[in-house]
Amino acid sequence: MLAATETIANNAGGPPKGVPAASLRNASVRFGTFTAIDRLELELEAGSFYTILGPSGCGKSTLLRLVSDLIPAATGEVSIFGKTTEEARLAREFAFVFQDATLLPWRSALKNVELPLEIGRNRGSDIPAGTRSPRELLELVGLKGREDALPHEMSGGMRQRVAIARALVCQPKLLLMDEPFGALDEMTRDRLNLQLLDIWRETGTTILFVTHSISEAVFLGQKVIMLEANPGRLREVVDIDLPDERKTKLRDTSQFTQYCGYLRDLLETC
Ligand SMILES: Nc1ncnc2c1ncn2[C@@H]1O[C@H](COP(=O)(O)OP(=O)(O)OP(=O)(O)O)[C@@H](O)[C@H]1O
Repeated sequence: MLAATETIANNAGGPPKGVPAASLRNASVRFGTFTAIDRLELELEAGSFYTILGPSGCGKSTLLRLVSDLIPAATGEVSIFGKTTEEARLAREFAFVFQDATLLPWRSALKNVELPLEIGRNRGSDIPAGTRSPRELLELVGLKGREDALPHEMSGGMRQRVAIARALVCQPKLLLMDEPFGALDEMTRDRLNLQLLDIWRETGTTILFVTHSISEAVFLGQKVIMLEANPGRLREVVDIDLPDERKTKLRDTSQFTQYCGYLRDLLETC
């Protein structure tokens, strides 16, 4: 294993250091008598990029659902920036991006990105508009000039970029991503990986990203969270000590391949 050394420095301008983005203490999730997640201890540093790997059914999606207040903890505590998951949800501290972009088919790219703001206004909740407008967010994800395109006029990768822009519109401090590029071809996925890293650096948001791809986990993550199955438990958090500025060529380096090899071996024992 490569020396797991210091964590790569956090972004300047990101959320304040000190308060963890997410803290799970002895957190378990049960579905009836089945334990999906067992006594998880995890602390996510604000501003960092975490990827999650683990065998099918080990609880990766369940972990995101737990953090995002979609399911309750059976034991223990979960806090997001010092708040309960419910408080954090109401304060829009986090946003979710799924494998399927789930855009409204009759609304343009811009109108889809504007949707969370509209819903907030209709409910009378006081959502601070982000420092970036929906138009600027579409530019950030590389879709300037495609504001009026309808979902069926866009490629899968473009639709997923709209979904990311929509997730960023309320300025979440934590972005939860459940295999967002899993359905895309390899070249598109690699390109979106680079774009996502740019977005992460620019926004300073904390990212928790589920993937089945070892190389994607290494390319994106400052730390890889490895879960094991039956029951879902934390196996290891692996520091990825690679240059902060990640370029496509990084995938060809021996350091990158060694991390992939280490994680592949670890995964086989999970
Ligand atoms: N609503 C539910 N009711 C009962 N069991 C559930 C429910 N949701 C998830 N599970 C179970 O919890 C376990 C973890 O599921 P989860 O979807 O989190 O795994 P995962 O690691 O994301 O899987 P994959 O990699 O295949 O997407 C699985 O055994 C699954 O069958």
